Amino acid sequence: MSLMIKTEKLKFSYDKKNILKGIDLDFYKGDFIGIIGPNGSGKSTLLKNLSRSLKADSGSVYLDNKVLAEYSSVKLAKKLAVVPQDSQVNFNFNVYDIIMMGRHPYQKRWSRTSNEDKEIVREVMQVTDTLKLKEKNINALSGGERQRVIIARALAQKPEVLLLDEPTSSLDINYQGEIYDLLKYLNKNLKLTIITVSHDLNLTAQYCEKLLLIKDGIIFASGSAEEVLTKSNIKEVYNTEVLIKKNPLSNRPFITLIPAASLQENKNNKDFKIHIIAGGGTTKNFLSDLLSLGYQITLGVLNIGDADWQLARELGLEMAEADPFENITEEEVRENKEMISKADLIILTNLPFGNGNLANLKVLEEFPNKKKILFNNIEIEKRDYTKGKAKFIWNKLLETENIYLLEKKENLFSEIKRLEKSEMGREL
Ligand SMILES: Nc1ncnc2c1ncn2[C@@H]1O[C@H](COP(=O)(O)OP(=O)(O)OP(=O)(O)O)[C@@H](O)[C@H]1O
Repeated sequence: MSLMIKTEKLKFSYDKKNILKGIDLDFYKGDFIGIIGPNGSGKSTLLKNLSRSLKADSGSVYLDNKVLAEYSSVKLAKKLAVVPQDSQVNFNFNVYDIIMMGRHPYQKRWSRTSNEDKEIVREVMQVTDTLKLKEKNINALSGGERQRVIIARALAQKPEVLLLDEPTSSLDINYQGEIYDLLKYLNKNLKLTIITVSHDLNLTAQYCEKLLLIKDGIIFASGSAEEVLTKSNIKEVYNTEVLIKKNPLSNRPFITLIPAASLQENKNNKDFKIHIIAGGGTTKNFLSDLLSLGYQITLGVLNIGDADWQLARELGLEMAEADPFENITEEEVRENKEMISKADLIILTNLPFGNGNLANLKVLEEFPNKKKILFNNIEIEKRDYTKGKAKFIWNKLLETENIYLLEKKENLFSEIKRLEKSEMGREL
């Protein structure tokens, strides 16, 4: 692959404030790059240095192996087009005229538009699905339509590189996907090199082939979405905790913000401790919400690698662990009991029981005085793989005190709140 844009020790400052502090990057022909980073980290400034709308203090920028400064304006416009952040058009032009402006670098002064210009404008209107808007006034378009027109104008320059600064920032989710689908099409089919600045980590992860994470004017990380969007990179650059899962459609990382209230260090806002006995992903619908409500949560015994174990680990929760696919050992049961003894409430999800994890059910018999919520929306018979042993223990448990059967998962939070109130009331 050959280089399209290269920078060496690129530095830039506004007045005396250093913004870009020595950027070395290589973008190759056909790349689809997403530049990400927090507010003020220097993304737009970098993009403007790459498009020559700002001039670096020191260092170099090369475009297709030639120093950027050596391009004439016309040659540069034929090579590289920009979709700026604020694509407002102040005049009352119609869509066709706006897109035709992209042909300026190819037109001699005072010359009429050529047939080639018209043909190219028609082509780019087709690709960007703006033909039907041809006669419309640019200011009468929706945000998504206007953005397609601005992209069409950039494409009419017949560039090899397209630079876009937050192309979807003011668009709703439907238009966001539409614009990125268009960029993907242009990248794959027209072999356009695309460099886009975005705040949307998930959109960028899903569409861009490479990411560049900027922090304080330096490249903090670069590479594939998996390489760049790690929990620790995000923690360090954005100072925030996230959950990272795989997007099942794209197989790329998908990031969910963990609300500050749910972070381990903020969790002491409630004194109420809950111990959860789970497995097989039975906590996925409620665990992070419960955490964000401020409860102190422990779990056990979970097999390492189990879906609930993974989630609990990502959330930084304390838990009793067993080896993957192994039976729970006595030592692990003891650890589990220690946690339970500190808890104000036990939740038993609707996990299936086999001989390997039956100890997770049995342990409840030892805590008759603790309140227990038992998920009951899947009958015990349907998740008993112990030839009836689990059902036997379950039925015995139901005869004891302090059991609260949960028939509908939606009622979990109100049930917890109710029990919390009565428990706290008792302590007062
Ligand atoms: N014209 C300007 N004059 C002075 N300072 C500026 C100018 N433009 C940007 N800055 C400052 O330079 C820094 C980097 O800005 P830049 O717009 O490149 O960041 P960004 O990563 O694109 O931010 P955002 O995500 O908020 O758009 C910021 O501190 C900003 O305030």
